[in-house]
Order: sequence, then C-alpha cells, then structure tokens
Amino acid sequence: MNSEQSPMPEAVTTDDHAFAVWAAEQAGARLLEVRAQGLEGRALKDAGDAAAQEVLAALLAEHRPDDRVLSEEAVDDKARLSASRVWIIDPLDGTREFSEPPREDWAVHVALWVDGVLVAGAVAQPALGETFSTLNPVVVPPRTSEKVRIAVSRSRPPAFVEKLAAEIDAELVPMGSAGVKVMAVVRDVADAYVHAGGQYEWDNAAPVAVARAAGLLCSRVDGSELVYNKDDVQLPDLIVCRPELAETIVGFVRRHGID
Ligand SMILES: Nc1ncnc2c1ncn2[C@@H]1O[C@H](COP(=O)(O)O)[C@@H](OP(=O)(O)O)[C@H]1O
Ligand SMILES: [Mg+2]
Repeated sequence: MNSEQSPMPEAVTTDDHAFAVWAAEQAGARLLEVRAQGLEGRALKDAGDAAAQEVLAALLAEHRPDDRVLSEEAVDDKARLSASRVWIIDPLDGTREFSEPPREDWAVHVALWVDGVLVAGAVAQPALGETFSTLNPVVVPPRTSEKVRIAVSRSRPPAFVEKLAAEIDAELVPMGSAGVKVMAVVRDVADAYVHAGGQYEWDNAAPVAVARAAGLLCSRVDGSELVYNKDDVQLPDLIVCRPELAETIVGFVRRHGID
C-alpha cells in the first residue's frame, strides 16, 4: 500500500461510508500490484486473497479498533455474534477471475452491519477503476434493454435460472464475482442477478448494501429477508433486481422451486 499515492481522506476517521470506500480502494490498489507480479493460477489466487486481507485487516484494526470483523480470509471470531458493529468483508471476490488477467470481473467487498442492518458498503472493481458505495448512492439508469438480462455465475450457473430465463424470454449474462454481478444490475448491464446453490455472507453483504442504497430489491430467492451476522454464515441464494421484476422471479421460484 502506498499512502503517498492515496492520501487518507479526513472523513475516513468518522464516516463509515467513507471508510468502506477508502479501505476497499486501498485493498484494490494492492491487488493490482499483486496481479502485476507475474504469478499464475493458484499462486496468484493465494497471493491476492492474502494481500487484500492483510490491507483490510490492518486498516480496520487501525481505524475501527472496537468493531468486530467477519472475513472470508480470517478465522471466524464468534464475539461478533454479541457485537453491535460488525464489518463483513470479502477481500477478493471472484478470485478465479482475478487469476485470469486481463479479466475485470473481480471485486473487493467492505460492508458494515449495525444491530441487524447493513448500514454501509463499498464494492471496488479495481480493474475498472470504479467503486460503488453507499457514500454516493448510484442512481440506476433507465432500463436500456427490452429483453430481461439476468446475471449468473460464470462457473456455477444455477439450473433453475435457465428454466426461468426460458419462461420469461430472458437472456443470461454470465460473469464472475457476486459483487460484479450485483453492480451489473446497478449499472444497467443486467436487470437481475439470481443465484442459488451456495454463497456466504461476505459474498453479498457489501453488494446488497450498495444495491439497496440504489433502490434495487434484494432478497432470498423465495422473497424472504437476507439476514447477516448469523452463527452459520452460509447465505446460499439471493435475488438482486429492479423492483418491477421481483414478483416474476419470486413467483417462478414459489411455483417451481430451485432444483
Ligand atoms: N455454489 C457455491 N458454493 C459456495 N460459494 C459459491 C458458490 N457459488 C458462488 N460462490 C461464491 O460466490 C462468489 C461469486 O461466485 P461466482 O463468480 O461463481 O458467481 C465467489 O466468491 P470468492 O471468489 O470470494 O470465493 C464464490 O466462491
Ligand atoms: Mg466471495
């Protein structure tokens, strides 16, 4: 991390939205450096995961020492279960795509959960030089596609989403990283992101915070609430979509299930 290149904004000390953005961007800058080192495959994945975790852990320890942290890359400290403020972070989401330069579909996730609510979040897409956040909530552009576009996992697309797409004549848009797929809906690259079959709180906490601030609908695929900072951190399915599509998607799941 080069603090000269990226001086800390003053707001970072007092504003959780500003901290989330800055921390995600610092980890993103480190990830771009790691990606330039000439590593490949598993070595590049491991170096990326470790480097981004190191940056975020250090910044959280320095600037939010009283808060708890739930990270994909750290031992789960269950003290978070009785804490009021918990940062839910995924230092590198889309690790697979990170290890396949020049792919751009990988992200850094930083979210803050306070007493049951996701109150702040940032999703940095370092390869794009973009960070989406609750600091400056995005105004979702008007829909540019007549056909519904559903973002799905590039490597693990759920089978039921293909049936859903066939029923509503939608197009599937495969890409890596949960954060990137949620931001695709925020940016009008897709109209919905539908996932099932496995995921963890860190994969979607920050993306959901950002999407909600942008006015998008976020829920489990059966329409129930997404609940964070649980003992079991699996959160295997979700929908993020333009509000007008929610009933169609949830209705399909209620009629057909997700098998
Ligand atoms: N079936 C599954 N089980 C567990 N994790 C899954 C999963 N499908 C997706 N994920 C996780 O969700 C993130 C986005 O996946 P995808 O790109 O396939 O949509 C990835 O996070 P990480 O890259 O942080 O591991 C991936 O590990
Ligand atoms: Mg992840």
